[in-house]
Amino acid sequence: MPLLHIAGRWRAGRHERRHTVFDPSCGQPIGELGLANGADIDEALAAAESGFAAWRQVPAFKRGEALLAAARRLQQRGEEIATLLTREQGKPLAEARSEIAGTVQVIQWYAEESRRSYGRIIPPRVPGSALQVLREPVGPCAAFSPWNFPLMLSSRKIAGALAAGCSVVLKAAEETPASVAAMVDCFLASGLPDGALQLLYGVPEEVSRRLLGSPIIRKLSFTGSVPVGRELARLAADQLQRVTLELGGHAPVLVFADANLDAAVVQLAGAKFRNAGQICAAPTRFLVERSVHDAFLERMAAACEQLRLGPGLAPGSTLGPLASARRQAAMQPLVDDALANGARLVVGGTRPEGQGFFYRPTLLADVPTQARAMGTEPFGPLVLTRPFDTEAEAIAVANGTRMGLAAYLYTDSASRQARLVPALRTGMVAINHASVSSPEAPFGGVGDSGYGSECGVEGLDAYLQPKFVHQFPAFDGTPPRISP
Ligand SMILES: NC(=O)c1ccc[n+]([C@@H]2O[C@H](COP(=O)([O-])OP(=O)(O)OC[C@H]3O[C@@H](n4cnc5c(N)ncnc54)[C@H](O)[C@@H]3O)[C@@H](O)[C@H]2O)c1
Ligand SMILES: O=S(=O)(O)c1ccc(CO)cc1
Repeated sequence: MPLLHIAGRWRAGRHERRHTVFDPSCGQPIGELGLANGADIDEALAAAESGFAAWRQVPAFKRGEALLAAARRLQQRGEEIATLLTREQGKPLAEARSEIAGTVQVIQWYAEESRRSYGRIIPPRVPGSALQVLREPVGPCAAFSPWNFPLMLSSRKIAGALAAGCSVVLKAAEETPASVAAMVDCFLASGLPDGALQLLYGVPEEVSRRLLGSPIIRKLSFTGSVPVGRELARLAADQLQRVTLELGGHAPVLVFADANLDAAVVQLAGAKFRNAGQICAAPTRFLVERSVHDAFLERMAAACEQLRLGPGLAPGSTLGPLASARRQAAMQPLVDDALANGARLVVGGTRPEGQGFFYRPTLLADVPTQARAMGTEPFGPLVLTRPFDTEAEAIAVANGTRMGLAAYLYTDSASRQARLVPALRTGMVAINHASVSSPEAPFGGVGDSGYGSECGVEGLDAYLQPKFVHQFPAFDGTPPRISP
């Protein structure tokens, strides 16, 4: 199946270069992807312009219905698409199913919220006049999504833009093309006009330069690495495109002695090893009150030992491979550097023999703050722990990176919860719980984690532009007095 969708038609890209797609569980090629060339990208831009003109005219209620139909289709095709996702991304099949279930909920939420994107009426200063605020779609959007949660993260952008009445050109990750194409097909089959949604794969820097260099694009949404985010923000500045950037994190976890340690470790191990640790909001720096640090290590080591490393499609695998040889190769230097800096290896620390991009679940204790892994997002199955003695010390370490996406706090003390939430420099905080993602709530960070939010009303607002209308029913010749 050709995997680009441009101007209402599926077709192959015409670039002279092609991209090889790998199965991460064996490291073998599973397909060749035709990439978009300059002319393909220009066609996508022109189609997005005409698609926007058509889609913005569709009433919000109808747009919501189309999105709900897309969500139903995705649900119906769940098993087929989950298998595609596991084959090209590597995650265990159960996790692929759960990504689809979460994606369906995101689309449903945007579909429902699109019906509630009301404007407002402001009481006027001049009797007889009206102050209205309308909310209009910002225009054609360029969206760039990564390979770790290709469906979930693409859906946040597609559904947000479409719900608001915008058209979208999505450049999804070349590493995971088939699952996203199948999801895009679910949207297209649900009554979108031609041009409302395009899907491109290409040479990433060529696609971003061409899309963001065009005055047609009015909004950029990107999820991925910090350096690429910075580069895209620079490109967007030239055309003054609005920007949402979700650039990952390095989440601190603060575990206090008064927390339920057993429950905390079960939740945190689940969150850490989900998708082999390749999640921007994954708990990463585990700061544990000294009196319970050893007990925490013992429980976390047991949780690591219970994981079954294996191909995502093999029954019983609970930890799949990393998504690429590049990600696998990034693990050992981080582990070796932590050990060279004085960290203690408790579990794992190596890749297994054999094919595939696997890395063992790894638990490193007493990791000094100067270790590279404590500042660079590991994006892999590494648990890094350190004991702390005081709340102030825990906060200082937690806030010690330039990233600020999520933080996790385990304590039963209400007064400590109240003190620590404002002290943590992150866009999201979970308390006695290991998830910060919900379709109804804004997902986003501060500092090098980027800016703007996806999901929640904030996620829809990102695709809407307020228009103020100051209306006098008739002009009677008297200049209105607005100022007091
Ligand atoms: N926030 C997230 O969810 C998320 C997702 C994936 C990766 N990351 C971060 O990125 C790091 C590196 O990942 P990687 O090894 O895949 O690195 P990478 O930066 O080489 O590639 C990441 C993705 O970005 C895209 N990309 C690269 N250059 C681009 C450009 N100029 N324009 C548009 N898209 C571009 C690629 O297509 C690829 O899918 C990870 O360690 C992690 O920190 C974050
Ligand atoms: O599946 S989710 O938990 O919603 C999720 C949110 C964000 C990211 C970014 O890496 C991945 C998964």
